[in-house]
Amino acid sequence: MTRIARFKGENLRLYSKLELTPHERLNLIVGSNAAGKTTLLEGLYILGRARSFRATDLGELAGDEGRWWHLFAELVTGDAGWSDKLGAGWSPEGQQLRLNGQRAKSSELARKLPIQLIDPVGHRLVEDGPGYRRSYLDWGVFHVEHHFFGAWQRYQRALKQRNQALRLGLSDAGVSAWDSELAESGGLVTEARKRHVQALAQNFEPLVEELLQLPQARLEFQPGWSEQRELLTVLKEQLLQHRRLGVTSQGPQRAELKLSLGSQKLRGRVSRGQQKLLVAALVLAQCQILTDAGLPPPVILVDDFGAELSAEYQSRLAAVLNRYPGQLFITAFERPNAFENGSMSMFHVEHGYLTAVN
Ligand SMILES: Nc1ncnc2c1ncn2[C@@H]1O[C@H](COP(=O)(O)OP(=O)(O)OP(=O)(O)O)[C@@H](O)[C@H]1O
Repeated sequence: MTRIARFKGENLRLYSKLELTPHERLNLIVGSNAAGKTTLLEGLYILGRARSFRATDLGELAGDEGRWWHLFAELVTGDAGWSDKLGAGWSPEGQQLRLNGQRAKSSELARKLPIQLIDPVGHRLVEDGPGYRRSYLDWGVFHVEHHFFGAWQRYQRALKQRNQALRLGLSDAGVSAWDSELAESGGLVTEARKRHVQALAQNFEPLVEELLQLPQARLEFQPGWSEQRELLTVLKEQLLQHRRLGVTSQGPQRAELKLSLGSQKLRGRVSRGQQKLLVAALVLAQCQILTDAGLPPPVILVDDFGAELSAEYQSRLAAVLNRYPGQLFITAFERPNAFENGSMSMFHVEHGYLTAVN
């Protein structure tokens, strides 16, 4: 298990200082509106994802003390208690990430701290365009399939070059020079995604049955081009169309993960509360894949636990979270009844001040 043993933040939005020694399993963070609950989760998330789940500009997180902020976490992994120190900071010069005192890339921090979020705006995963579902999917593939990241980077580089060649109106040979690299790296990306969706679908269906009491939840993967054809052939055949559009319009960058119930699409047919539970099912199904692959269970953040959920839905979600083997950080206005039992730590936050509640 990987757990956050210590967490600190400085000048993070409304917190001038934030210090937390979390429980290894369940952490409840309670407080009223605008107290700073989501900000705490945001800080934890940034350490594992190198981005915020609500701000596109990381400078927005700087508090009243100046145009900077810092985050630090100590992670403990496994029974032997291997420890890693993760740092993230922002100033107008840019973002800096650190791992055990050295400058680090976002992918290095991501490997150390797999972290997932269930939040009230998570419904985008169900309702919005394919981009959200692709990045959800790729987060899991990144953690489980170790060659995926390299293949995805190769694909992105070749795609950028091919698109530039299209925009510049280069000759057919100049554009097609990138096709075999795209087909090869795109093939690796797609095979890894397919394996992941197969495992996801198996975990997702029983979770939807338990959380929503709806049978036959399905996940279907579409690779981003007609499945019956080789990507290399499609690129050659569609060259004229790509020239017209000025962009490569087929390939893994257009992949889609379709959610359905039996033969019916989910989109537009489920309530907000159901959407939230579907997001929880997607997140938990994916975390289970990492655990089944022998990786530590990801840290799960749940923002505004009770939002959109009736008492019945809350107790179903709590039952699933209570048996989750990893560390949880859950925010709520008040301690949810569904978490009455078991060992946990509770923290109260008020206007950027955090205190442990005994
Ligand atoms: N850069 C910043 N500097 C100072 N304060 C900020 C900054 N960004 C946001 N805040 C303040 O932080 C508060 C919001 O904090 P946060 O979203 O963490 O609250 P919350 O407890 O999750 O609230 P809610 O339950 O209403 O969602 C607001 O009062 C906002 O004005």
